Amino acid sequence: MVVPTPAVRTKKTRAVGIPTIDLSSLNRSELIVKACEQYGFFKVINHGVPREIVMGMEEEGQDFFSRPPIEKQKAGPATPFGYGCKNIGFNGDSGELEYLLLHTDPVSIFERSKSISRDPAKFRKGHLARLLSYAQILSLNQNQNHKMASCAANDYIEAVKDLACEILELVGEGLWLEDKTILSGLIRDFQSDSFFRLNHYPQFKDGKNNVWDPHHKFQSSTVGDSKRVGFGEHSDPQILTILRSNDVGGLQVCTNDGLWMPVPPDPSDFYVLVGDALQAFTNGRFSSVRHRAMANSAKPRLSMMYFGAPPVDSWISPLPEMISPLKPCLYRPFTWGELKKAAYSLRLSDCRLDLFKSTATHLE
Ligand SMILES: C=C1C[C@]23C[C@@]1(O)CC[C@H]2[C@@]12CC[C@H](O)[C@@](C)(C(=O)O1)[C@H]2[C@@H]3C(=O)O
Ligand SMILES: O=C(O)CCC(=O)C(=O)O
Ligand SMILES: [Fe+2]
Repeated sequence: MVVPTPAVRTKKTRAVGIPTIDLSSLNRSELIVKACEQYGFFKVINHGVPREIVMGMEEEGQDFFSRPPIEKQKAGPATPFGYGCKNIGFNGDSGELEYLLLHTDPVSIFERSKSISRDPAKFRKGHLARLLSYAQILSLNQNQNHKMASCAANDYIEAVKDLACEILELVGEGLWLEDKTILSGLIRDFQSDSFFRLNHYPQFKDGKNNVWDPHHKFQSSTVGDSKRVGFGEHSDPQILTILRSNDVGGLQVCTNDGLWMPVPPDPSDFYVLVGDALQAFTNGRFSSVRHRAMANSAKPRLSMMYFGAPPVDSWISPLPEMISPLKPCLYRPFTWGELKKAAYSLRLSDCRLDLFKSTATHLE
């Protein structure tokens, strides 16, 4: 069942409901495919992710960002992983935010938690993690390693990874793929190159320490008059993004007709975004959604994103079921490593997937 959310209307936006998919409904796979085709974006309800896991992660995030800059900087700079403030990527993009960008590999989370959390064991939480030393963890085999390195961040990552996999399997079903687990298998892979990100958009105050004045004009990080861009327009390069925020708005997605649609915040549910890799796998039947986050709120926004990606060396090319004489193959085969390299060598708003079009001149 698609549950329509109330329509929203602001200047330069269109009144449309965000597609909302009840994951317990019978026709969910068809609805997911439809939402991916129409918007590349939807909300999921009845997702089964326990509230305690989400709140545990939110508390850790809030605790980290409430610390003095000098302490937060110990977890930085973001090159690309770690703590970053205002600078996004390596090519001059910036926004009105601070963030933590992490690789989801449990050993990497273990290492990072030492500089992120006042109580690394709590950040890592999990039962075994509190009992074993790092040396013991490294001496465990892959399976044991995965189990023990469970933590606030790991618990959250595991839960949203499962959600992403469930959604990708429903996509497989809805697209009538021969192997319904082909996409989920890539992000379940032990070597998956998935990322986890916490973004913190501080409460907006002007120079006089007043909350945001909508009539004030800004010199930088603005869109039109007096709109502060927290995180500029882009698509996510990965397969699928699972986004959750606190109760503060700011996220906007771009509709097919180029209008920005504000996304109402919903702390109990998740938003799902189609990424560039999924656009390529579906031969353009799904389009990665362009989105941005505005930072105009009188309250700080905290968002958490899981970016599900394949292993670096795994190949991305349109799935055979997506190609026909009427729908010729749009992209040449490339690895996730190549797409990631292209993303990091370009600006945030660039359409990096264009480099991999069958007709594009190959870059050496
Ligand atoms: C400007 C950039 C930041 C980014 C890498 C890039 O060169 C272009 C893509 C950006 C993005 C957007 C989605 C995710 O937030 C992210 C982690 C990713 O994989 O691609 C960021 C990159 C980043 O912030 O490092
Ligand atoms: O913080 C948000 O709401 C969106 C951020 C985002 O799109 C990203 O980090 O890729
Ligand atoms: Fe994004």
